[in-house]
Amino acid sequence: MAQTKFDKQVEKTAESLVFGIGRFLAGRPMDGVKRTDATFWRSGTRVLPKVEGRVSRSSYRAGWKRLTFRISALAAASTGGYQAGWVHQDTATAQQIWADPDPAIAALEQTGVAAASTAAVGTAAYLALTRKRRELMREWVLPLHEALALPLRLPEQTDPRRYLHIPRNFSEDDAVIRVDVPGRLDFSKDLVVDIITTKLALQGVTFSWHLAGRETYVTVKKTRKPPAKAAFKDPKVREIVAAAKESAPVIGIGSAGRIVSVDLDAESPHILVNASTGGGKSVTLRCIACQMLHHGSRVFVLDTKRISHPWASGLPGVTYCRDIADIHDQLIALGMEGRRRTRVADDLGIDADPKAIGPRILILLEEVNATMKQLARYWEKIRESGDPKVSPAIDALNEILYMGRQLRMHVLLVAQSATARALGGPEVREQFSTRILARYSVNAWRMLAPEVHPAPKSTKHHGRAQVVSGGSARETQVLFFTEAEAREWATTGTKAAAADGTAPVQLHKPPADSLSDTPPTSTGELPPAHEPSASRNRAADAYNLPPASAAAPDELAAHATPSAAPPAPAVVDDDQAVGLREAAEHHLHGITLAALRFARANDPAFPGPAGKRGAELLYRVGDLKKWARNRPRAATGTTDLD
Ligand SMILES: Nc1ncnc2c1ncn2[C@@H]1O[C@H](COP(=O)(O)OP(=O)(O)OP(=O)(O)O)[C@@H](O)[C@H]1O
Repeated sequence: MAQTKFDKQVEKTAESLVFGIGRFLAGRPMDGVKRTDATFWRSGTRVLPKVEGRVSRSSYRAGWKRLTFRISALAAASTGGYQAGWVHQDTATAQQIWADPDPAIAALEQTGVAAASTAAVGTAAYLALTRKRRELMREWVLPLHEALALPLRLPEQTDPRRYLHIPRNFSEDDAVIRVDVPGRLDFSKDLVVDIITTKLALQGVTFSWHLAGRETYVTVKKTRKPPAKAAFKDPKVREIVAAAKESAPVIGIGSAGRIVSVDLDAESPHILVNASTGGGKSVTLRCIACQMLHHGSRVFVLDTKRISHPWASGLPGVTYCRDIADIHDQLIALGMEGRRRTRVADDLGIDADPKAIGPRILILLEEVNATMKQLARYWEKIRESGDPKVSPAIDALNEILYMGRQLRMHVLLVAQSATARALGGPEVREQFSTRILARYSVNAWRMLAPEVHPAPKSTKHHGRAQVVSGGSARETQVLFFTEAEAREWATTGTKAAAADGTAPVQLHKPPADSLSDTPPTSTGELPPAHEPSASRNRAADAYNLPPASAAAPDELAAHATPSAAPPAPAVVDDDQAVGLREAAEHHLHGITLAALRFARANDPAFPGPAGKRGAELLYRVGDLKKWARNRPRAATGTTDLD
């Protein structure tokens, strides 16, 4: 008997239903079109030939994964339905719902709100958890795919994740990258190597090709990597440091054991260190500063964080300023020293011995973003009408940055994020031809080393940094000095021992015209010390006398020129010499006599005595106040900006 049209329709529907259930349970695409080589147990790796249009990610999924997803979705939908209908079944016959829909609507609302909240929380968690992976896709995987698709002749719809197996930490030393390549092998291996190295900004890697059999791929591993650690206590590292040129402190060890250093005379007078917290900024600074001290440099640590470099506190040749007023004064004094050196260099002429200009000076400026803000606020607070708007300390710093390398003044600047604004403009950033970057973001790299593109991926390896100079980046394991080793190295250099005695160097801040009249010293010594805060008592300070303890006699002689200044108006309070008891009772509120005695015995930065009254040692009030302001811990007399 012939089938009616209706029978045919029923048969067709039943057939579709059976196929649909079959595909559902087999985890196959519901439209029945196979687009990738995925099977029930194995995920797909490539698009099948002649497939057109977009291939969704689910097409690559193994059948069992698809089945699991479908069953979970079905279960979730049933739970909602159960909540809405079954729980309220006592009132939920169709007739009753029609007559009184409110309970059902309320149930649906509850379920809907719960589902929406779950979805929102789930989405937020998903976005947070996958942020790094999405960044990896956007910054690395997709650009590499775009470059490789043509040379490998991949179908347009290929999903990059299926053949580019790039771990999130692919820049770490032990990471392995794997790229599946078509088995036809009709591509140039050299070109593929080039593209992978360039697009992933890899250094020191080796490629291993696996082209036999069904699975064809290439693996990439780092083989020429810097050492995992470069500790100063290692005799080989110590030897390298000992052999380094005075003008070129060693920063670390690069790939294949290459020494990475920066020549302050030939390459880059100033260095910028940029790293997020815990990225090794203090260790890097310690490494450079202690080597320079070893060779007799003077180091000025300007540290608003107060406790960044305890190892340097009280060392000969180190001036440690923690208080913003002292940092302000110190920068101004250094600016003047720069100008003095310029004059000396002019007078000495082109063939002069650079050492005649004076000892090398290293200015170590901690946390530039915070320090610049504090300097600006401090100037805002003390500025008088007629004074320039911009902080003279910031001006002085900029001036030093623009001075030539022959003046032997170097700035080592530290930032968590060295934005152009923090430094006072993009052109200031340009003065740092050597930049050390560690634990950086893609944005930080683009800002600080745009000439090296693409940015090598940052690593979390302790002490691993990129040293950028001369248009290229060198991956480097920064030398690690413990605090004790840094102190030991800083104080055992022959020149450091020969350099001026025990007291930290302090700069004198004479008025600009007297400064310009100061003749160059034959020894190249720095001008002698200043004491009270210039900005708070500028008229007095401009001519003040050096404290007896702080300057070597030859320095004083060299600078006590008759033309230097009119007679100094006495700064009575700060220049008087007092015993510790009197200081505690009348001048240093909040510091007990016992604390002062303890500091005198234990703190190398405690000022030297200015005289004696009987058996009692006397100290300049100004020296004691300055010491108190710059103590590592909460300091009495700290310049309060609020
Ligand atoms: N070159 C290195 N070799 C070995 N370990 C290092 C190195 N540099 C840093 N580290 C490790 O990383 C830790 C953090 O380093 P460091 O204190 O220098 O970071 P930081 O950037 O100054 O941190 P913060 O911003 O919090 O002051 C150190 O205690 C040390 O254990």
